[in-house]
Amino acid sequence: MYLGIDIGTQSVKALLYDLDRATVHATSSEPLPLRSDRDGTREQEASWWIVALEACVSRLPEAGRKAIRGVGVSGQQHGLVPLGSADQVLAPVKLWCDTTTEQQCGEITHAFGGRERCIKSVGNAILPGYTASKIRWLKQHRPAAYDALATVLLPHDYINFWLTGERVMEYGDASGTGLLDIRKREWHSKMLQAVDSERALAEVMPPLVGAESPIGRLRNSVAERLGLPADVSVSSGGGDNMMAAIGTGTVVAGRMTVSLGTSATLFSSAQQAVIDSAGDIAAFCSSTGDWLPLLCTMNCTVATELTRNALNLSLEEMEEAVAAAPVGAEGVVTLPFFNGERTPDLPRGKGCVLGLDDTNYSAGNLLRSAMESAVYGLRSGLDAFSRNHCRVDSLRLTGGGSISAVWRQMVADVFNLPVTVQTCDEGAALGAALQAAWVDSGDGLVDLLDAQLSVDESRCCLPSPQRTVAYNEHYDSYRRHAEVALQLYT
Ligand SMILES: Nc1ncnc2c1ncn2[C@@H]1O[C@H](COP(=O)(O)OP(=O)(O)O)[C@@H](O)[C@H]1O
Ligand SMILES: O=C(CO)[C@@H](O)[C@H](O)COP(=O)(O)O
Repeated sequence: MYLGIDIGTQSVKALLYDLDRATVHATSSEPLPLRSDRDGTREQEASWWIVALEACVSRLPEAGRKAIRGVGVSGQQHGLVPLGSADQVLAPVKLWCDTTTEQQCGEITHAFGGRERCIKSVGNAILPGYTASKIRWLKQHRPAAYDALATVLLPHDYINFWLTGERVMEYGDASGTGLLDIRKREWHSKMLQAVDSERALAEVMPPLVGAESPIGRLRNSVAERLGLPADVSVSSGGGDNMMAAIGTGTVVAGRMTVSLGTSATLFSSAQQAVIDSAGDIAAFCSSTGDWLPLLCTMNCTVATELTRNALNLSLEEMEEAVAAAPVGAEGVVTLPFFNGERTPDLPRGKGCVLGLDDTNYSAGNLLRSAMESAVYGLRSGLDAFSRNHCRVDSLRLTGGGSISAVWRQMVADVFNLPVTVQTCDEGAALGAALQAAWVDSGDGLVDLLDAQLSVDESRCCLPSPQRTVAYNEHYDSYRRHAEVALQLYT
């Protein structure tokens, strides 16, 4: 048995995986609160994750817990967990979806010599989502915490630290800091200097580790609290997208995954770094020794959930209403920039609903346009991937949104590609468990995943030629409407 833990944005999930039976033995989840402000603040307390994690694990069957041989941790990327020398978390965690650091991004980019230079040297532009600007923000806004800062950790690294006592960062998640030279897989000293020229930041960056070996073993006190055997090994884990790549089998070039979670992501596997000179695709490393070019939009289930909650509908009612509304939502267009946006780079963006008149103003169209907007937001990524020579002939779907049949078909139709869905929707938690199994077993990763992952044929979708033609038009219309938001919120 292997335990996968996923620290998502909206919830913590635990998944018990039975390797001998190639099946998920049990899952549990616990919702997480989010501290939001109109200025773009999006924060969580690291302690909330631990409370939720303990609640999740305690709900897994005891016999299964006792049989665990390894643990892997997945986590929302980029959040800054500032750790002090006495192991204390020094401040609330600014998350990947926090957009308050636009000014710091500008300052760092300027100090480094401009956006193009950042992309060329480090692989990525410095964007508010990434960790680099959050470190500079900490210095300017929470100076006492910054002075006491001993180690920079990311959300999943912090859980690894809590589990094992080890302060390390693995390459995949580290590449999302904006501070890693993603080709050489080492901290970029000039970028660290651009973040703070007055402090030797290399001293607070943890040692970097690869995914092939465990980072340590469970501390006895933690094993006892979680009801797990002593001496269980913990793999490096990784960012949730890196772990979802494992959980959906996107570990071989040519494969591509779409994740519909709080954010929407589109990512592929590559054997060399993919650096997009336009900066649309993030040049991340994978958590399996390769690279993981990725496009991320910040508002996926954010848009559907806000609309659904405003209309006071259940998930089932939303599904029915969207299925009943026509393709293109009768001209209603949602620009889903409710939390600001990364793609396009619009940190001060706001959500807009356009195209309404007295014939189309209905719950179904509002919900359908919110769902469509998440898919349109990723569609531009396909062009960016082909510009960067990443070919794709089908998509693997994961994340909470992939539970919706109408959303799955929409992805196939908008992308004009077949969509494959795994039996398990929790790609990130599953990937974390399978990474732990891979490290423990010593088997080849691709063979292990081929033997373990199973497709749910009943939920796979083929694109419909008629709908694809219709969506091409609606996608063009969406892009024209999005231009307006660029003018309004830049
Ligand atoms: N049947 C469904 N239809 C649409 N959205 C769904 C469905 N089931 C779950 N979701 C949405 O998926 C989201 C959670 O997705 P998840 O991938 O777990 O997010 P995260 O990892 O960012 O916390 C929730 O907002 C939830 O409403
Ligand atoms: O910032 C990114 C990727 O760069 C996000 O994908 C986060 O990693 C959050 O993921 P979810 O909570 O939406 O799964």
